[in-house]
Amino acid sequence: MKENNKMGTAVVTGASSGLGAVFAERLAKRGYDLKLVARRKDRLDSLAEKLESNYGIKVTNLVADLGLDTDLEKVAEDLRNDKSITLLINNAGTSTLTSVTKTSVLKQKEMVNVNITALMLLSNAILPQFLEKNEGTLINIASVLGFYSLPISAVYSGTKGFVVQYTKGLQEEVKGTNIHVQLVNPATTATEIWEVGGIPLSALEQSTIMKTEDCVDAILAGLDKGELITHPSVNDQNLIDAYEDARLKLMQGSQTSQPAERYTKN
Ligand SMILES: NC(=O)C1=CN([C@@H]2O[C@H](COP(=O)(O)OP(=O)(O)OC[C@H]3O[C@@H](n4cnc5c(N)ncnc54)[C@H](OP(=O)(O)O)[C@@H]3O)[C@@H](O)[C@H]2O)C=CC1
Ligand SMILES: CC(=O)[C@H](N)C(=O)O
Repeated sequence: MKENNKMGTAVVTGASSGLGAVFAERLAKRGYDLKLVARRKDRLDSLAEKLESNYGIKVTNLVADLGLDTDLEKVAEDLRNDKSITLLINNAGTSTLTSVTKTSVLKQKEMVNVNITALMLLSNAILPQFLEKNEGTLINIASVLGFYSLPISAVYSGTKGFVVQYTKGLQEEVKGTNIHVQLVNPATTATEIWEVGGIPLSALEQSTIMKTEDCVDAILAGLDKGELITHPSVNDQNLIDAYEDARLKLMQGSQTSQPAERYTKN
């Protein structure tokens, strides 16, 4: 095991499956020590054992339910006290894909707690030390459903919409520092979240499903390019630029102090 790892420690939430487990593997390969967060201890333990033995790095597991205030605070406290952290990937997420009236309040709150509150409070926990050191990387995993809603995704899309705007806000806050904040909007990827959400992957249009490894590698390639916003599956960069441009123009167009003419003229 390496002493004083130069890469520092990467924290990956939701590392027990899907994108998080692949992030953990790719970051171990890059030489980071790891802190892995999720509820399923057995999965984290076997991943940690494999990564320590394959890559000679140190892995610490934080078994926690990020939907519970007490567990979330324990993880946040751990992050606040660990000055070796150089990278945090807020990846943990959950989804229930049904209409709002058919989604229990418990499930709706779980989505808000894990997808919004945990991501926000763990960002809160890490940013002060990044600012103090004037370095660090924060990656927030949103979704294409952060800018699009389906009849079955009102709550999930709402939570991911938060991640999009919150992360853009953080990017504005850290402008001029050496802190990098990357917003990621994956589209359909072959992970367990679809089963969790009530839609098996087999029910989806197969040509739209990205391999988990491909998605993670694209995200890390985006990171290496210094991207602020990464859309792993969008081939046409013009679409991304046009969307960002329209968003800014709409904002500028709203700063008029006057009701729009269509509301004042008969
Ligand atoms: N797959 C896709 O099509 C897309 C996924 N995303 C986003 O990617 C991220 C990763 O999801 P993905 O890999 O796809 O799905 P997975 O279901 O495979 O992974 C989700 C991870 O989040 C963890 N998690 C869920 N709930 C909690 C909780 N209460 N406390 C702690 N950890 C929790 C799970 O661990 P455990 O159950 O052990 O706690 C698991 O490790 C999510 O934010 C998701 O919204 C975005 C767009 C598309
Ligand atoms: C709908 C989902 O659950 C998926 N994770 C997505 O963000 O597309």
